[in-house]
Amino acid sequence: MINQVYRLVYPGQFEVTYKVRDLNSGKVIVRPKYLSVCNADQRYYQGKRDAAVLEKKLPMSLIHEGIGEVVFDPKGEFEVGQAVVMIPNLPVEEVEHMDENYIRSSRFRSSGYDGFMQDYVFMRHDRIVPLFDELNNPTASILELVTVAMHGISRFKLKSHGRKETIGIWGDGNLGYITSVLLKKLYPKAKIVVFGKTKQKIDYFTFIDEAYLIHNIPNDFEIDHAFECVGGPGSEMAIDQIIDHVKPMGSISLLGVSEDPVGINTRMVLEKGLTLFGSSRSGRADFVNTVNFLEEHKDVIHYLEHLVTKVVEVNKIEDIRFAFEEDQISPWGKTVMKWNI
Ligand SMILES: NC(=O)C1=CN([C@@H]2O[C@H](COP(=O)(O)OP(=O)(O)OC[C@H]3O[C@@H](n4cnc5c(N)ncnc54)[C@H](OP(=O)(O)O)[C@@H]3O)[C@@H](O)[C@H]2O)C=CC1
Ligand SMILES: O=C(CO)[C@H](O)[C@H](O)COP(=O)(O)O
Ligand SMILES: [Zn+2]
Repeated sequence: MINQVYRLVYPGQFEVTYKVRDLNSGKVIVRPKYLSVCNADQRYYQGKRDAAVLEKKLPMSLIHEGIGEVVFDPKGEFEVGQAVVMIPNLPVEEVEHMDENYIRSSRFRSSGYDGFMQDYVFMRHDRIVPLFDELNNPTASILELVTVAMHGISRFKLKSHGRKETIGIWGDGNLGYITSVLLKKLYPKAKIVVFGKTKQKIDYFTFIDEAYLIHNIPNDFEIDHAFECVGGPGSEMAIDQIIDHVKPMGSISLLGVSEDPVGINTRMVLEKGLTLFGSSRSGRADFVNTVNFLEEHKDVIHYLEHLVTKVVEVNKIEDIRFAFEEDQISPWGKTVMKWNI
């Protein structure tokens, strides 16, 4: 069959390309239904990556957050019409003591390997996870970002000490919101405190215990552990503040992506005996955990719904561009494409 793949050829410009695919490839064929725009996709679309990176990775189909419907499974493991979430990480080997998303040989869709903006996506059987009814909707398309937060929290469990009375989250955007929702549910006794730049954004965090604007944090305010969900140029200031406010022996979970190296006050990291660790992307185990977790805690889905602020119908290639532009001017939340093309 001929599959249409919608690729970013250079910043701001999408084009359709035609790829011959073998129906007998052994892969499950998934028709994308709802696709959500990530900051990483915006960095390619806006040309915010280094010229050398753009030259190496483009043309490439964007989007690594999405759900779809099974249209063909050569093994018959999935029913036709089954709603699934697609896993963008694609490991090609197993390495002891390494999660699949940290293996250097793993591929990642929409980062050097075609993403989900295609008529049909050919997926390995272990790269899709079935969804339950309540999750078969636009909100489900942001699941990948939820799995990133879940993955970060599972590493936090392993790397942080046992006193978890106060947990601080820096970043009043999507990832900060999701991380705070999950932490509140997983650590109901902990005080969840959000640190952000904009009061109107923090107001969406209705479930947290406390919040501060970053220019207004009391000097003596202390937290046991922190999550950095800022990224970009703001992450340096955020990490600096975290180091100031975290108690000795605390942990700092770094999740924000920055294009440029970030200066860190290592003297205070040493003096306080802090544990800094990074988390990136997620793997199959995180997707399975997250779907199970949401099935068990359906009220969390309701909080995630508040994050989907724009759903753009995509019927033609120009609509993709429209969705990316709309996403940029959106003051809050995620932009989802209803994939009709
Ligand atoms: N580790 C991983 O695998 C993943 C990482 N990410 C990365 O996480 C980061 C956040 O993503 P996302 O939440 O979608 O982005 P958002 O832009 O929605 O959120 C970032 C928020 O942080 C705010 N901010 C800026 N500076 C500070 C500061 N010093 N202290 C506190 N808050 C601050 C921003 O405000 P304002 O906009 O006003 O500047 C914004 O509201 C990005 O770098 C993204 O690429 C995303 C997905 C996966
Ligand atoms: O969004 C992400 C995962 O959900 C990561 O930020 C993304 O994988 C980083 O990729 P790139 O190196 O292409 O910016
Ligand atoms: Zn992403």
